[in-house]
Amino acid sequence: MATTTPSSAGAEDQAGPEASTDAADGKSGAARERSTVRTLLRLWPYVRPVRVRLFAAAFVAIVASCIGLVIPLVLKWMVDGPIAGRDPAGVWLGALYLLLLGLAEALLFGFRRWLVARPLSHVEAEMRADLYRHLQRLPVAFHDRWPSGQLLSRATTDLMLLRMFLAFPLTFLLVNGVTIVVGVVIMLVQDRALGLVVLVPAVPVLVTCVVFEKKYAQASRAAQDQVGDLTTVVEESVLGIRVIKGFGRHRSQARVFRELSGRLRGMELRKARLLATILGVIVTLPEVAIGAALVLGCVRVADGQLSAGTLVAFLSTALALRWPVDSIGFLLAMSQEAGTATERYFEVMDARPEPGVTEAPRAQASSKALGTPRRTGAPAPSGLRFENVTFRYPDAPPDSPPVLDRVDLHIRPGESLALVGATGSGKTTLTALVPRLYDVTSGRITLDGVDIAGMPREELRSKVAVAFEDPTLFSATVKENVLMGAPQEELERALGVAQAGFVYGLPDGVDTQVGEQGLSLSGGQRQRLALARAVVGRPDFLVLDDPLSALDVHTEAAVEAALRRVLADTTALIVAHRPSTVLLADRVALLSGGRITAVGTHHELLHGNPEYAHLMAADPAGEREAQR
Ligand SMILES: Nc1ncnc2c1ncn2[C@@H]1O[C@H](COP(=O)(O)OP(=O)(O)OP(=O)(O)O)[C@@H](O)[C@H]1O
Repeated sequence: MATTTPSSAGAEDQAGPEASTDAADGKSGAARERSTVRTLLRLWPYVRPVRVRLFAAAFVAIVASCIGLVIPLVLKWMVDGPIAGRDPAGVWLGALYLLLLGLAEALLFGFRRWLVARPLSHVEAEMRADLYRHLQRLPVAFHDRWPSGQLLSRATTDLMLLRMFLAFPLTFLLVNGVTIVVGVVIMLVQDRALGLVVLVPAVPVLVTCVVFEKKYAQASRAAQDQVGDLTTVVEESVLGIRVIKGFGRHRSQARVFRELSGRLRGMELRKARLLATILGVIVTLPEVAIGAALVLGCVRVADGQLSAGTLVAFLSTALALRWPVDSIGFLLAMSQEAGTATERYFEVMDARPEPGVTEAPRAQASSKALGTPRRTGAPAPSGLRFENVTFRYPDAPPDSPPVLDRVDLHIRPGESLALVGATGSGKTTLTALVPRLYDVTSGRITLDGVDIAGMPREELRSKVAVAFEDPTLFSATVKENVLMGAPQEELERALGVAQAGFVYGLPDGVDTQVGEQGLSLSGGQRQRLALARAVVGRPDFLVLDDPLSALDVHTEAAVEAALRRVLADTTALIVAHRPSTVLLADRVALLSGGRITAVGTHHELLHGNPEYAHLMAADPAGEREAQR
């Protein structure tokens, strides 16, 4: 299956279990070269609808923060005025001013929080819905390549980081920036010399921030990718719990998990060390500068060059700026993580969806070119045709031999054709091309004369129904699993064809919830539900990948009898391993070495084609059949 994965796509020094070499990796490399700001700007389309509230919230926060800076000025007035003049009424008035200012500041910060809470959860929900929609439209080849944990972590952890960024660092980087500038101006106005002393650490702090940004970006990318890898391991361990327990592999599985979580822990520690370094610089240098300003200020007050009130105001302003300065480290770290989350989110969103859903105009043009108008009058039925079809998996090396090599095959309208071939000969691959789970590398496939490449996917998938070899069921009721959008009236007939009467004996009948992946049902039961799902929509074309492999001989005979009636007026392609399944079909095609090497009836091939006879003889029933 998946051969290369984008696991730990951006982790340079801490590659995941399968170091990535694919396109997504290259993409993340390019994305990393972009600045965090440019990456974050890609969020604008999502933020746009809530921009008014967001800007209003930022404005409110700036006002609140600047109110905080007025408090030192009131203190100066109190110290130099009522306190120096021993005027208790003035002191009380000053205290009242301070109380009102503090109250206004608190109320405004509360108002800001109220302004952003609802819109930001809306942004997160929109982004998550878009991601989910996009994932549904991405080709199967994309899902072959991407581990599910990487996608899950993008839909959960990364989006949560983005919401937190929009709620907090985005506003506060701006608010704190403005507060620092206003505060510095106030300090310079109070006393230029003291102001310059406090400003001295600005240069080393800025340089540290720039260095920190680069290093932290790499570490946060690696950590977030490792979370994705870890999620994949947890998910696989839960889904594969039967295999793990059955083979007693829990120790080795736990070892893999420990190794990965150890790596993640190492990366988180690296992030913590980087953060501690920047905090050390950001907190220590300004504190030393404030200390120096305090000493210098006291000397100047003693010399009579500065009033005590001015020194109090100056130091209160400097202390009021401590949080805006100290928090820069955290805010930058959170912004960096949000930048990485945005990058990871858009790596998926930038992947090209399947053409067809969104490219209806091209589809129409193409069907016109074929001279087979789709909507005005049905095309003459000519069945399912493979014309010179060559296929190589998208992630296969370009010089590798194709899985299917110039396949020509015609299934006439209403005919059933069994596809037989050795394991790994490409039968499943051939069936996957009909509903366009993969696109042909060259050649074309037509349904009633219309090239499926030019057919809108919705139309294609309403004509073609598939029952896969692996009968996946969703965590939903039996009814929902079978219908999947088809009319309710068809349910009973479909369950009848698939001989799935057992569902009526389940605790809630067709409304019984089947567990994740239908694990509460047996393999044969799941296979019958998957078959019912395939026939429920009365498709014109039916593709069945070994649909009866998990059934006992009696159930198989009953399903075959019912299927025969369905197949009588459907064009069907049936992958078959056993003579009993082959006998459902009118003709058989043998797939060998990527080509169709023989087509005929079961009996013709059994007697005229040694490879076919060998494949069928491997089965005792086939052997009997061959001897007859
Ligand atoms: N997603 C994929 N990416 C790359 N190669 C793949 C992929 N799926 C299958 N293959 C390869 O394509 C070849 C044909 O596989 P396919 O599943 O079509 O065989 P099959 O005839 O259906 O086998 P079986 O009878 O065992 O089901 C195999 O060599 C397989 O390794």
